[in-house]
Amino acid sequence: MASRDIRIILAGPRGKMGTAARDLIAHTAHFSLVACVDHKPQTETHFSDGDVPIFTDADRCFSEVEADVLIDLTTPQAAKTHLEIALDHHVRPVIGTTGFTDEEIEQLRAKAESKSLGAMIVPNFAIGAVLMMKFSQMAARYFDDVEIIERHHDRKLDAPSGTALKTANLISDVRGEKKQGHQNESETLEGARGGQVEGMPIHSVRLPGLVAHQEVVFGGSGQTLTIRHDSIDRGSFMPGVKLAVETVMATKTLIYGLEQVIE
Ligand SMILES: NC(=O)C1=CN([C@@H]2O[C@H](COP(=O)(O)OP(=O)(O)OC[C@H]3O[C@@H](n4cnc5c(N)ncnc54)[C@H](OP(=O)(O)O)[C@@H]3O)[C@@H](O)[C@H]2O)C=CC1
Ligand SMILES: O=C(O)C1=N[C@H](C(=O)O)C[C@H](O)C1
Repeated sequence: MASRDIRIILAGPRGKMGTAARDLIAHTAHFSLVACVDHKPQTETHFSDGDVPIFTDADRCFSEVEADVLIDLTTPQAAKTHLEIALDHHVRPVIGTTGFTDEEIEQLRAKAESKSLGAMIVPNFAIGAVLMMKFSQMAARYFDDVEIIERHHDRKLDAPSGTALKTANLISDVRGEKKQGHQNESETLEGARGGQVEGMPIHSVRLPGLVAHQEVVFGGSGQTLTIRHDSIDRGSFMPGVKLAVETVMATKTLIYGLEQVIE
């Protein structure tokens, strides 16, 4: 291994994103996969990526293997554990797994900063999705009324998506809280108006056939504006994973979202 290589531990290597990330690492000259964390022991012989140890015990993995970066693409619960263990072992986490609360992100920021370690939580690695979020924040300066409709495959565990929450978060930074719709509106069917972030409804659709899609719909007097992004293939996320790994090596704080990095 050349000394310039970034040594990576990958958690969730068998998953849809984990499979694409293994391919990315294998095809990136300065990345080296040094170990995987997978909670299912019977999978240990499944990979053909070379001589990479696969650990079911994350603690043991980080104790035994020298690494620079953790890429986590698992489940919300597993990712929270892996992130803590990585920071304890001075390994910089790049977390693509979604399902973190704002409070959890702030706790992790404090922990990363106390160790002067870079960390990234990236709700969406697709550059187009990052632009969709940035454009939405820009549009929110001119339109107060907005609803977010996110659509994903039906294997997704968390709702709403991390992208929808991050989008709402970016919009509320410029818009503040606002109750939308009729002041006397009521739901005759619970959930019909979606979940609310600062008065902004988020609607989650789950269907087979979908990958990852989002529309941010703004309404104003006599007009609407729709900003839409579609990931139709998980390859869309990989340039952002690469950028996040490179970025986390050069920072000493937690960065939440690739929009902080892309100008
Ligand atoms: N930031 C971004 O741009 C993107 C983020 N995501 C997020 O990434 C995460 C993974 O998505 P996706 O690949 O579609 O999901 P998958 O279900 O395809 O993959 C998750 C993998 O993690 C494994 N896993 C579960 N628990 C553990 C554990 N404790 N340790 C190690 N591995 C574990 C699962 O194994 P098993 O199935 O056997 O339980 C599975 O192989 C989700 O949170 C999703 O929202 C997805 C796409 C883009
Ligand atoms: O689970 C997924 O597939 C995706 N999850 C992320 C999210 O929750 O926003 C990113 C992307 O939308 C795909």
